[in-house]
Amino acid sequence: MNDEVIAFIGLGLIGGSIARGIKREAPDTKIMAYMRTRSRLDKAREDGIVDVILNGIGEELSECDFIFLCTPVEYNAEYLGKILPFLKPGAIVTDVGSTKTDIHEAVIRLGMESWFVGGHPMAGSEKTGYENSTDHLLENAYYIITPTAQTTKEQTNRLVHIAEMIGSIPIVLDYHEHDFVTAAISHLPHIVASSLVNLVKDSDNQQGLMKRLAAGGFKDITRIASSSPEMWEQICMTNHKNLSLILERYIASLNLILGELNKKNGSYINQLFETSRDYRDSFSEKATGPIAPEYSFTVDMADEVGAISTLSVILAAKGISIRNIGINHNREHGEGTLRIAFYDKETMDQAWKQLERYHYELISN
Ligand SMILES: NC(=O)c1ccc[n+]([C@@H]2O[C@H](COP(=O)([O-])OP(=O)(O)OC[C@H]3O[C@@H](n4cnc5c(N)ncnc54)[C@H](O)[C@@H]3O)[C@@H](O)[C@H]2O)c1
Ligand SMILES: O=C(O)C(=O)C[C@]1(C(=O)O)C=C[C@@H](O)C=C1
Repeated sequence: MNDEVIAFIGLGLIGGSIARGIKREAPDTKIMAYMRTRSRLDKAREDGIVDVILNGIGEELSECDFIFLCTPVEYNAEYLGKILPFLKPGAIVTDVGSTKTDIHEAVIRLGMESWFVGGHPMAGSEKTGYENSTDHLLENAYYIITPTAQTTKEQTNRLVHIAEMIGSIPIVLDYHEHDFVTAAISHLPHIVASSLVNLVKDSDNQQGLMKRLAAGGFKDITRIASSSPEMWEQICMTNHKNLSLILERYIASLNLILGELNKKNGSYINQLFETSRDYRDSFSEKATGPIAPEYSFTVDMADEVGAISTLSVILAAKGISIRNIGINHNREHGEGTLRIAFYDKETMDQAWKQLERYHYELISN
């Protein structure tokens, strides 16, 4: 891996995080990158993540063993034809796009099935850009791999290897199935979050009372409404059939709830919450990123300046090293939560005892 050459077309949140993960594990990998914003590429080179800045699509790509397309999904599909003339024999073209059928169809149209292995890491954030990328964003998250009809086992394994190297959990899926599943668990939730935020915007009074009083419940369910409009327009447009189907089902379920609410059917509403609670509680938190949970716990703490550094100092004073620390955006347990991971159980137990002494509220994962 160390002597491989990898190019990134788009080096934002996801491309940047993959590049960082690769550099951490295989520092001698030569990384080339191209994207719209040149200043961020300069920063990535300063950080030692990018070795070669590309000014466009050209000859330099013929050195590459892997090309990662990491721009919004429609642009990724457009880049296929542009990079094709420069591919060296044996090179693999992959992408990280949130929809897969559209790019797979472009791959088929261009006769690129023997070059392409689709990819989609199931982690991310509402934040965009290289400046928000980290080497652990995709750790412990599923990395969906969608081979073409001509992808060889060896090609799939090469992408599996990279996914594992950056700490993700690879899973191979058919690309049609991928798009149906993600319509329900990712694309519809983004529509719901944004439409809910807009509903509040349009229903609020002149003083913005709703905006002012919105608390954990509203903020938890709408964090993703702050995501990139450009990216999400392209995701919705390239998965519109699945999304439309699942949105219709969702509207029907809302209409059913509305009907039962108007009938004052309390037991129906009770059942609604009971069913959802039981199902939601059964979800595994084991593969949600951003940090490995095996030896980790969550700390419920006030969202105050310096809170993380105080906690780090308390642990450092006992010689406890932290493997990883990440803000938990779900905020299910209060104002702000932190997930802290350790290298082994013993260190985790020590940290738990130490933080208990300082009266932190701790939640096991
Ligand atoms: N954000 C997430 O949560 C998430 C998670 C998994 C996969 N994805 C997928 O990853 C891809 C990138 O998303 P991101 O979150 O990293 O977005 P981002 O905005 O952080 O990064 C996009 C990058 O592409 C570059 N770019 C955009 N248009 C370009 C163009 N026409 N030519 C060259 N460069 C261009 C931007 O400069 C930036 O570097 C998308 O396809 C998205 O569907 C996103
Ligand atoms: O955590 C978030 O902000 C995300 O939206 C990440 C998320 C999702 O879970 O829907 C978004 C798009 C991706 O394709 C994969 C993951």
